[in-house]
Amino acid sequence: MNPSLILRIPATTANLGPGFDLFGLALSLYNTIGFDFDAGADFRLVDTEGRDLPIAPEDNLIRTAYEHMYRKLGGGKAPAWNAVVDAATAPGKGFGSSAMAVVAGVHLAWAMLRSGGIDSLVSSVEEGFRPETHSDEIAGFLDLEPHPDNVVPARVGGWVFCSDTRTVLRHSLPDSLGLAILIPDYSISTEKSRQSLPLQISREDTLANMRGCLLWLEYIHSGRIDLLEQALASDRLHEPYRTPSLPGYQAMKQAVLREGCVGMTLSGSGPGIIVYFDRTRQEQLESRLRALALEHIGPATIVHFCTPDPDGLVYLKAMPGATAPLQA
Ligand SMILES: Nc1ncnc2c1ncn2[C@@H]1O[C@H](COP(=O)(O)OP(=O)(O)OP(=O)(O)O)[C@@H](O)[C@H]1O
Ligand SMILES: N[C@@H](CCO)C(=O)O
Repeated sequence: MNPSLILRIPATTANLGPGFDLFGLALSLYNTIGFDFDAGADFRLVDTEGRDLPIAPEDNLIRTAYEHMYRKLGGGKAPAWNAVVDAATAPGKGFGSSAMAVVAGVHLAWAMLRSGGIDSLVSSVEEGFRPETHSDEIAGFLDLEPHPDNVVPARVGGWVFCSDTRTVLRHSLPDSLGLAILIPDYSISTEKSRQSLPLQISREDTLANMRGCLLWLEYIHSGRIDLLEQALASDRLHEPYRTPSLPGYQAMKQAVLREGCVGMTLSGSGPGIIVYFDRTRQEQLESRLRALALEHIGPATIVHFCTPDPDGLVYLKAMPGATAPLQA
């Protein structure tokens, strides 16, 4: 495959404790998607070795998002492509693989129609180009993934609270924050996981999450780590329902807190996990967190240290060297 248009989109972590369906963070862990519009293309998805991805054609969310946006913008029948995907993680791990697919498909359709076709789009973009985000793109994302906490950070980078298609609060996190992600060797479908959540919650639980959200924001502005610590421990909307069935989650959380980390949250709908700590301690924590993850979450768990991604969607001129997806 010889892709003419290449997008780099960060993996994301959503919820961040109390910000269920509201907050998300882009991570320095990247998906790269190269589109090839050659004659005969039929929306095939392959990895960097040319092997078909284990995604059924009806689950090809890049295509669904692309055709949806093309139609929505009045473009008629969308030209077919094949895509090579260098995925950050396997789907269903909680690091925004569906958001990546939605952002790639919606943005591609939007940008092609804005530019007057794929050829003019390709000739107009430079390596590293970061296109401005428009509210109609965000509306397109939300048509397919009704909560913005993965899709919007994947598109714009950074820590994001998207209130509606025109209101996106985007912040950088204090440099002192260290992050580690843990990827268990099994997957969870977000759709199924959401079915376990109650539709109504008490006033007490609502207040706990509201407090947590405000503490998160104040941490971002002040850098006070004690506020982040309280925020990360405050969720009552989703983690209490999702985590009891996850092997080793509670034991891992206790162990992480005993090591002096700031907190640990479920990443999106899981089973991925994110650990927050003081970055000056990273070297000291690396082997310890790996050992704890293997002991509590499972021997095949991947542990990856990362930072917030500040860029969101970026155009590349060549596929970077292939990297194996982080999957156990
Ligand atoms: N490379 C891809 N190409 C096309 N569709 C994809 C791709 N990766 C993921 N998807 C779609 O996303 C679905 C997985 O979405 P799901 O929300 O369950 O997992 P996730 O996005 O990894 O988790 P979370 O939303 O908690 O971060 C897949 O079933 C598939 O439909
Ligand atoms: N906020 C979403 C993120 C996963 O897409 C959830 O927790 O279900």
